[in-house]
Amino acid sequence: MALKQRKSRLNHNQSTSELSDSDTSEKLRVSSTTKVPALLGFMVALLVACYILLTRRYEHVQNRIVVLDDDFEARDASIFSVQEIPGKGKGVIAVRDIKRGEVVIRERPLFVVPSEINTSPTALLTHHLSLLTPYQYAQFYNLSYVNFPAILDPEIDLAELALAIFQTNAVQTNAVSAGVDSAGVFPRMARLNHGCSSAFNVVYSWREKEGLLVVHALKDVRKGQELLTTYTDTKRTRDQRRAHLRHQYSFHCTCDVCSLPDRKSKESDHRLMSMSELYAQFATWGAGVIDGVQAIEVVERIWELGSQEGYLSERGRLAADAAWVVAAHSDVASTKAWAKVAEEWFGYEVGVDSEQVLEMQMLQTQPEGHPAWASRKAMRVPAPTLSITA
Ligand SMILES: C[S@@+](CC[C@H](N)C(=O)[O-])C[C@H]1O[C@@H](n2cnc3c(N)ncnc32)[C@H](O)[C@@H]1O
Repeated sequence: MALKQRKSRLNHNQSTSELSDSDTSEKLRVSSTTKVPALLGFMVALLVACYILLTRRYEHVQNRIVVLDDDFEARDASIFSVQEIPGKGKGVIAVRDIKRGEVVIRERPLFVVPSEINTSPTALLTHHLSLLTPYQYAQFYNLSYVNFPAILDPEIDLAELALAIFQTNAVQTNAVSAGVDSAGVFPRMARLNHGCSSAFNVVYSWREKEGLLVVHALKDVRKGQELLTTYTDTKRTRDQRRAHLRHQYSFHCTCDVCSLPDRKSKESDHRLMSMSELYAQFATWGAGVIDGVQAIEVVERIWELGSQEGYLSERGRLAADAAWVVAAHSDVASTKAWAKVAEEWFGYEVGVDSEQVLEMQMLQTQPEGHPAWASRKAMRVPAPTLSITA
């Protein structure tokens, strides 16, 4: 368990300033009576210091002792444990029930690199690894990897091994504002295995301002269930998903959705493909191919298919995009209503303390403040129906 630094409870200045200058005997008396609690306090502080010393992890880095920031890690144990999962290597199992929207992991990257580079990837990784503490270095090299060239030896070819580990475990850390693609390695979240469509129950988001990756539960999770995230857009057929996962991550997906009997699997494929096509259709509102009313009808259909499939991800973004459309058509009531839906679903997926939730709250207060406000012909556009708000 991690302890926060506590202030010493001994306050010598205070005890002496309370003494009267004129009465030496009183001074001595008070001074002798404060000795016992002072000594006791000192011993308590000493014990606390010893406890901190013994329970926190330390490392010698360039002759300095560094306390590792393990507060986040200490919290992990109350939520999940990393275990061997047959056929998957390690994985993450809930040790208690987890509620939808709960934070599961908060984690800083070992390092972040731009997705497009001019130098050799192995040289770049070697450089970043050289900046890590020995503990972080070991965390990195303990991660699993696939697609390591068979002719090489992982004990010797450490730079190639680093590349394989990076490609197996890195996640996107794109700074939306900077418009630069980047990826980082997060050794705790890297133990999350993959599930498709309705099978994944946690989602991660990168917070550029905080330099933090946050993983939220997208659904209620029961104690003993495996926490699964998604490595790719799974709104495609089982064959397409499996081919991609085999190529990129070297495994044959047998998640709950991929294991459906053929007829059910085809129905699921059909829903996922339809969702994907509808997303593409929704995007055509931008070019004026469909109008605002049609765009909102498309959103409603995506939502309905998501409910049938159990695919609940991306709903905050979808409702926020719907709010964009209705704001562009200057519909105050609809803008507020879609922003409210977006606030709720962003809250589950990226957190109630996220920028996205704050934006949606502001939009409900002042719809006219939306950047797209009145950029299209004014018209009444449908607010979300009961199937979305219920
Ligand atoms: C980011 S790691 C996940 C944690 C990894 N299982 C471990 O032991 O550290 C990605 C690798 O885990 C394995 N994996 C992830 N999801 C899986 C799944 N659904 N079924 C089988 N293997 C999976 C694959 O080997 C994949 O390349």
